[in-house]
Amino acid sequence: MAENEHVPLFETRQMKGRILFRSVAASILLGICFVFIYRVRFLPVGGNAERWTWIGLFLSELWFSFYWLLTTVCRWNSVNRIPYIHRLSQRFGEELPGVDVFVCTADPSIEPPSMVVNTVLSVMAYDYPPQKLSIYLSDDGASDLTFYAMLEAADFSKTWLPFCNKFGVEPRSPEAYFRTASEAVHVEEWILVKKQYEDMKMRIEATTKMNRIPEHIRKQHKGFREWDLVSSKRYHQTILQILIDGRDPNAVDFEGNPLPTLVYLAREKRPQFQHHFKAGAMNALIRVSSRISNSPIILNVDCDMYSHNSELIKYPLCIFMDEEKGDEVAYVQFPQNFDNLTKNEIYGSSFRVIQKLEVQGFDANGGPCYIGTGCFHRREALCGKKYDRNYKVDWKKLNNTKVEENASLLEETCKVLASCSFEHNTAWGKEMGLVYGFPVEDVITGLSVQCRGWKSMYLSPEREGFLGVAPITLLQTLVQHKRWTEGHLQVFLSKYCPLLYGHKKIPLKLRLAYSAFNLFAANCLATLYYVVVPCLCLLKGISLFPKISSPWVLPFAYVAFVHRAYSLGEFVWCGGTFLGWCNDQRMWLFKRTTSYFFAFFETILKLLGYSQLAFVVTAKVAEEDVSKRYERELIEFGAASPMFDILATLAMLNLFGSFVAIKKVILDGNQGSKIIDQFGLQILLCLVLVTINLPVYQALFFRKDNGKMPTSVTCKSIILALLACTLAMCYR
Ligand SMILES: O=c1ccn([C@@H]2O[C@H](COP(=O)(O)OP(=O)(O)O[C@H]3O[C@H](CO)[C@@H](O)[C@H](O)[C@H]3O)[C@@H](O)[C@H]2O)c(=O)[nH]1
Ligand SMILES: [Mn+2]
Repeated sequence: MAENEHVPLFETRQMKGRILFRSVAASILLGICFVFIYRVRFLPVGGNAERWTWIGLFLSELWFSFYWLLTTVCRWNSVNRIPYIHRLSQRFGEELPGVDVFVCTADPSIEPPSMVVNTVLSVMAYDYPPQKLSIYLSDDGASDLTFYAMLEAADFSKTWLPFCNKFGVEPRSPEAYFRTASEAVHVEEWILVKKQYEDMKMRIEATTKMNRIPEHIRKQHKGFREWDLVSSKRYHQTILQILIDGRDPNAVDFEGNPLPTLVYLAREKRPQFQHHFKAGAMNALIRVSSRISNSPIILNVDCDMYSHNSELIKYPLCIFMDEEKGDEVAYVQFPQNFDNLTKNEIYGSSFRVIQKLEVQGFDANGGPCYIGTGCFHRREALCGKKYDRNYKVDWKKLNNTKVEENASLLEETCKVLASCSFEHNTAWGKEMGLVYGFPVEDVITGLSVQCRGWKSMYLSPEREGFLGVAPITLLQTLVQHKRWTEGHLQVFLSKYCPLLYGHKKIPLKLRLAYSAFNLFAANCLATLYYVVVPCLCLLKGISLFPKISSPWVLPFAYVAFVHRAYSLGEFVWCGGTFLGWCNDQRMWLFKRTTSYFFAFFETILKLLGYSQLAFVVTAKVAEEDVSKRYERELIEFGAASPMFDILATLAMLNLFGSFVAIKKVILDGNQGSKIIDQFGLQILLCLVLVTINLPVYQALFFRKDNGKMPTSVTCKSIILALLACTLAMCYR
């Protein structure tokens, strides 16, 4: 045992492939330098249009290069962390700290209670001493449908938990388990539990469909009476119900084992008080849980992210409880993985490369950002404590906090903690808890925790920790990315700008890493320029790139080709398919020209005081035909949206550009080869864009299903693109 104490609980390893990464990056940098030399040396002297379009293109290239350099510097060093959970068990046995799990939900119509129940059951069933586990559900929808579903979950857990333990069930979300697992050895028990689960699901779905709880059910639990006072989800008192009190000796499953504590909370809402969306919900949970279980470790998950790995809690504990390096760590972040992705990830939602290669760079520079779900926090750090070198946790001592009040008394005393006015004139939302005022409460909170001196770490075990639901329509995806990039940009332009706020608090490289993420949206301008201007210049006969026969074409070709080829290599190395990479490239373009563009403008409007903070919750369900198209990997355009106007117009513009160019090449006879020489790269750029946009043309002109582009979008885009072309050709 004595020698064991010096064995670390986790190890840090350099990432593989660093030499390749660095050499490729260095060669690209050289290529970029040649591109810049070309741009400066061949700056057109005559012709206003020539000169200014050239300068504009140069500025775009400068921006791209700057952004690329930023991301490359942040990835220069990357590390992997490897936890050793058997060492944890050897050293601490059952003397493990309490863990509070927070699950957030906001709206039963787009986050169905049956899904929430699965997430809750999956975290209740962690392979962890149940006396040390407490689950809290925050319901910002204040819905009795969700409350009812939780009652059902509490009941079903008595069967589900022993079943999981007995047969080592994995994953422990019943829905996911019964969907994927084939009948186990103990067929009878398996069928019985499955039936019980399906009955429960049916009951929950029936009430959801009816949108009300029948009287006979309402009579079964005192909690329903609270809803007599609820006038709407924006106007109601705090509802707090301890559904399972882990301290109660009668709270046991059907085999007599203790159950984890389970709490339902809908914090008070009044229209005159800001509720701060998810950040507000999390802060209410932090306070309420501090009275009930007060565990030193907090895990937070979104309601759609079920636990996919029953051993998971022990992984971050290896980091927190490591004698040498553990005490400085404030949070341990797991990646966001999804279980509803199609083979070729049509909306590029897997974040493969980011999660398998890029965040590791963050980690090496001081710690990953907090991404809102799948994150284990040290309660003290989240609640505002500053790190200092003498900080040392005695985990054994921490285990001994006991509350005496009975459950109903506890419910009453806790309610005030979740009331609207509680935070008035306190540091909550500023130095305590999650930070308010941004649509990305997670990132800003992580940053401020790190600026208080803490580190964070990233764990990405072989078996994924959590699986969630990725948006299944294009519009939902674009709107989600708009919220994220808008939030990031707002952070960058606020007093929390990592470059300034983090000065002397966190390493420069970490500030740069944050800036790279914060500046996502700023990519929109350069991208739009690159998509629109070369095409218009082609129509007008302005050449913007070197001739094909000139040696200057080489650096352009090299940078473009190697950069993309390396990206493809990484994507495939991370487990993606070639088509998946192509889809990812398309989404790269779509997001930059729409989500980022809107995010950029809305941020400016907000700075000027014209726009308010909002949080558009992503839908986790869709109509059947939409789901079917998603499974067939058909992009869903079927809605009128300004985002689609932009996408369609850009697609049409490049189609016209390519068409005119090809016509010229073919019809102009012996001039043809000259045109190709002069405009080769520009034509190629247009053709690449046309290829990327093929599904857009299909949706505009050929599709018949409901996912096709609305006719209004088709008309608008043709008119706008024609107008732009005519203007370009006539403008002198
Ligand atoms: O007023 C609100 C709004 C949202 N939520 C919850 O917040 C979570 C995330 O919302 P979702 O619409 O699923 O957003 P995503 O874009 O999927 O979320 C990502 O981005 C968010 C920040 O923009 C983070 O909070 C999330 O953890 C992260 O997964 C969900 O559980 C919601 O129930 C609330 O509790 N209250
Ligand atoms: Mn989500």
